[in-house]
Amino acid sequence: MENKLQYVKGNLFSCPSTHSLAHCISMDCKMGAGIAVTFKKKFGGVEELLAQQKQPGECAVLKRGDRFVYYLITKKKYNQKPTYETLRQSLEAMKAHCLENGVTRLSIPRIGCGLDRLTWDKVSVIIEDVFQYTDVAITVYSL
Ligand SMILES: NC(=O)c1ccc[n+]([C@H]2O[C@H](COP(=O)([O-])OP(=O)(O)OC[C@H]3O[C@@H](n4cnc5c(N)ncnc54)[C@H](O)[C@@H]3O)[C@@H](O)[C@H]2O)c1
Repeated sequence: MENKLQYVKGNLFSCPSTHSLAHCISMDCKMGAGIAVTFKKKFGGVEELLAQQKQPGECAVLKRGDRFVYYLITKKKYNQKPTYETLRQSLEAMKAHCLENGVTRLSIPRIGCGLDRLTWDKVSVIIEDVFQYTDVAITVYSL
């Protein structure tokens, strides 16, 4: 399989401003802990996200300048944990949006692998699988 993922050590928010971004949140869009706090501070839009009424396994999105900011909805409430299956479904939803909107550059943290306790070995395989045969180049930032 072609390797879709490139790795960079550093802050996700230092990525080029042309890259779209993605991270995981809960359906309630609380974003009270982890990297989600910085997304909330930088991009706002909580009302706009809630209005999209996305379920676990779907993906909410904001447009900010030339980039999209994706909110992978992987669970109902902030204090729950996601499953690999809902993460995969949310990634599929994001892929569909990327393809429809010509997104070819995406930067992400190690999604699901901090507070949400999934393991990167498994998550990275899912991302590569979902995005194989697409032109979306994905850069993974880790601190
Ligand atoms: N599990 C909870 O109890 C809880 C509660 C509230 C909020 N959250 C938040 O956490 C959930 C998402 O969990 P997650 O594991 O996907 O995310 P996360 O734990 O916030 O971060 C994922 C990974 O990114 C790393 N990271 C953090 N900041 C940066 C940065 N600036 N640049 C690069 N990497 C960074 C972090 O160390 C971790 O390995 C969402 O629900 C979100 O709202 C969790």
